[in-house]
Amino acid sequence: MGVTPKIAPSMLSSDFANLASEAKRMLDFGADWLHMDIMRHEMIFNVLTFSAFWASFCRMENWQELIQKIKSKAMRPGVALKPGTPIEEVYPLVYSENPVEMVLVMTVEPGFGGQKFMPEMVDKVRVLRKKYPALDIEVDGGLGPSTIEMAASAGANCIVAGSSIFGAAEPGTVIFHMRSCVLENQEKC
Ligand SMILES: O=C(CO)[C@H](O)[C@H](O)COP(=O)(O)O
Repeated sequence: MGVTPKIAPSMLSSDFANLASEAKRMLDFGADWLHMDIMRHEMIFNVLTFSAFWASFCRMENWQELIQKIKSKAMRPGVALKPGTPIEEVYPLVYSENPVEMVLVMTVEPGFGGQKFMPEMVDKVRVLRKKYPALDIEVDGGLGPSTIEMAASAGANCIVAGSSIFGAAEPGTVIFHMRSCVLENQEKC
């Protein structure tokens, strides 16, 4: 039994003028979370509405204090790794007195949707899953029917996808396929 699959459509690919109805549409299609990026300079906040999950990455010395603050608001802290950031940098945040509860491995450079999935990033996912079997591990960028297998077989359980879901004729089918792929790969382990 693995960690629960969470499929999170990235609202970056939605119609911003109709955000509320787009969000409802995705939940009706079976989305577990809604993924929203707020990117600003050195700070990235991923706000996953309806799951009370707030993942944040912040280059600051007092990250333990930040984690504590997020938890005190009944939210779950996570950390996002840009492609150039070595995986080792996240260990102190996962293995600490006050750990983050999710690691997001960016599989594209943060910035915009529709980029090509970086297959070399799955090594980070594989290493993390081996080290932390119960950790929520998320991937974001270029995920769709042709790349989900690579991420899921490496151990990702939380999947952010924008263009492949919002651009699909049947978004519900894409969401269902992604969840099934995560579950099937967990059963193989
Ligand atoms: O974080 C992001 C960009 O910074 C997006 O969430 C991500 O790229 C998803 O879009 P797509 O599935 O189209 O690649």
